[in-house]
Amino acid sequence: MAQCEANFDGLVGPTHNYAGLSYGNVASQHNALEHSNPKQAAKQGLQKMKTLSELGLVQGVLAPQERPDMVTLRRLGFSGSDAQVLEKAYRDSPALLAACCSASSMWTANAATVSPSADTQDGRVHFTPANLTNKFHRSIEHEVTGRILGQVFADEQYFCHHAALPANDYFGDEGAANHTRLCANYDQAGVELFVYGRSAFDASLPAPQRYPARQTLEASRAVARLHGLNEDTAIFIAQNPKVIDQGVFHNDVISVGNQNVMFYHQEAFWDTPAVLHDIRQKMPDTPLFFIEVPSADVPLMDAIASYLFNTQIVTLKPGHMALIAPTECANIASVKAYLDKLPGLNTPIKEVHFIDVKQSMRNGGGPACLRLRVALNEAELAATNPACLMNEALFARLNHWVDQHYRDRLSLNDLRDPSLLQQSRTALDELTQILQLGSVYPFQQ
Ligand SMILES: N=C(N)NCCC[C@H](NC(=O)CCC(=O)O)C(=O)O
Repeated sequence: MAQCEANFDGLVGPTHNYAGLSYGNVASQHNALEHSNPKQAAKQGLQKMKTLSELGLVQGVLAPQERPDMVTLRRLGFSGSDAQVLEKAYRDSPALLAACCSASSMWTANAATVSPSADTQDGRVHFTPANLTNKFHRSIEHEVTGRILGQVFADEQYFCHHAALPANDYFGDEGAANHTRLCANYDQAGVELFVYGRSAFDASLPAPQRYPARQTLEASRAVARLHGLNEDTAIFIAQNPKVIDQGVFHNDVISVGNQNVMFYHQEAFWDTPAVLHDIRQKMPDTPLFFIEVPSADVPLMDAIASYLFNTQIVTLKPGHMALIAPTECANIASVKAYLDKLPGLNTPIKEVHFIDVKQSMRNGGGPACLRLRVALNEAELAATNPACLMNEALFARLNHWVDQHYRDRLSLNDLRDPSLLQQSRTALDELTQILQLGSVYPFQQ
């Protein structure tokens, strides 16, 4: 295999819960305070990874974060033993404790932006962890994320790791959820699409009124600079602010691309004709398929509720792609009707597969949120930490690990339980050995 696009999925952490932390993410708000099932969530994620690896794709695993985040709780002034810190935080501010317990790092589309070596000036794969400044519970992820990515892609000959952008709203960065790449083949130079929700400095550019735009143009431009992309390789696209105000908090909730295919909703972008023109100009030799789903076929609200565009488009063989959709897409009539006809539309998408990631969906995380794409050539894949690549043995081992350490029911009240902290640390300590990550967590340092 000379080239591939690997998907690195986030393993759901032992504290997976529904805390309603994400204003602007309708599912997160809607399911706030429901009981969660971390064991089932982790198993659904593992099953998804197994399904993709059985389709012949390279599938990787990214470890979750240490939660509760005791370092942050102490930084915010809670002191004493771990048990006292948890109890005081719970009494003072249950919402703050919940934020420090979120398993939100499972959505690795937000872990980082990745530019493959074919696009970058120095010929290395570049990674910038996303600062995720817009949501407090997510803004505390990037440091450990950077450490984990550094352990998975360690060889400096092939991989270059940057620090997250300055942690300020001006440079709000949500990583690959607002970035996609079109190319003829994964190891050939492509075009990287950076989709932003607003500009920090230019008030004349479109911006939503109701819900926050998490990604700024300035952040996107900074990442493109850091990665050594040039004007032929990067395009900056304004998201349609109206869709953000309806609950499209990341671009990957309304559009997705793979190789020469872009699949998007009619209302996704501020100026769609300009976007398509720009892409065509930059890729004159590639036959492109722009699959625009009209509102008349799938109303915006159905697209958001089903996560039709949070699907993964994966290449199974040259010119033959599959769409990996959440089962919710089969339950909404307009979306099901569209997906029934999609394979017959004469595009490279020839198959649709449904997968069950309901535990994640209830927090607004579909199949595409759960994965970070890393296009790799043969040498780069060979340099990737092999212990993090999914196969039957790792699948069995991780399932067993989940059975041993995860609870099957968690409420917000349980988050202050010191034994949950202990269970979580024991689990993660073992996981770093399974995935050969070294000591990436604060409790290990
Ligand atoms: N679209 C992509 N790529 N990712 C989805 C991220 C969902 C995540 N939800 C949450 O963080 C909810 C947590 C809670 O409410 O408990 C978020 O809003 O950042």
